[in-house]
Amino acid sequence: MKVGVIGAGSIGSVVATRLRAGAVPGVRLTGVAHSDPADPDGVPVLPFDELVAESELVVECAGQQALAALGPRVLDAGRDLLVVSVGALADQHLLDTLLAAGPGAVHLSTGAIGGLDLLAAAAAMGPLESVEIVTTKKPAGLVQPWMPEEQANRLREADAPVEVLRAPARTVTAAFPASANVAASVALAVGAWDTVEAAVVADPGAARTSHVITAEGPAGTYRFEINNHPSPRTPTSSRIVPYAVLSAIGGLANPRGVFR
Ligand SMILES: NC(=O)C1=CN([C@@H]2O[C@H](COP(=O)(O)OP(=O)(O)OC[C@H]3O[C@@H](n4cnc5c(N)ncnc54)[C@H](O)[C@@H]3O)[C@@H](O)[C@H]2O)C=CC1
Ligand SMILES: O=C([O-])CC(=O)C(=O)O
Repeated sequence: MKVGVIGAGSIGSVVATRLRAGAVPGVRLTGVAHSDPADPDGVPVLPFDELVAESELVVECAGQQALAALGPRVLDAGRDLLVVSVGALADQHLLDTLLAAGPGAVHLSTGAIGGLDLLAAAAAMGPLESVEIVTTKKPAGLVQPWMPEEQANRLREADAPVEVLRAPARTVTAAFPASANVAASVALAVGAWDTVEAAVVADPGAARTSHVITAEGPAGTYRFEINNHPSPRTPTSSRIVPYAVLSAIGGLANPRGVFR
């Protein structure tokens, strides 16, 4: 399978480098579409249209805005799309556009978290009564352009954990586009945006990024605690994310390879 990557930051550069090294059987890297002038670790750079033309699967690792701008074009060209910036799908208009686009198909990366399969199964049995995801990260990466200066400074100077926002998943993922895509992943897994409450906590002492997901419903009660090392390059992203992407690519390229 020929795979192209959009974005060569902390996630895309690892995905591209590993694919180029042959880490996923049956996959060949076509290149990366990259908006930075810097050389993305020596992987071949292609203009977006060429990347799409050369690839069977295009992997978005470039952020929510890039997904909104480029995702429909990938699908309309008949290429499949693997989405990392899942939070963009909180925008119902974009979700509808992607669903209507094609003939390419959309796949979602599990990104920084897990347990989504079990949550989806639990939701299928009957509506969940409550679902919560609490994300805790170092404060620096959580400062956002929409924050009043006073709030941004309070965050930068925090010497103890601060809950920055608690709201429905749709609101939180839009407010923290590089930090709370996971809230959207949970909402999409359980198929109920309004049931999922998300919180973002800034903790100056957080050596790892944590995501604690809890859910309750007719199937049972669930709690997943994830403590990820942050990426040294882009600390808002967990280091595991490119490997979740590679795992998803492996599954798509080798649908009969479940035992390997
Ligand atoms: N689903 C999940 O669990 C997670 C999702 N993410 C998403 O992944 C995105 C990327 O994360 P990182 O690689 O850590 O960010 P990063 O900032 O290190 O890299 C993003 C790269 O994309 C490039 N880019 C932006 N717009 C582009 C465009 N239109 N065309 C080509 N390249 C473009 C930028 O120049 C940059 O090099 C985040 O913004 C976030 O939305 C990140 C972490 C977890
Ligand atoms: O990488 C993480 O831990 C989560 C993240 O940035 C996101 O969901 O956008």
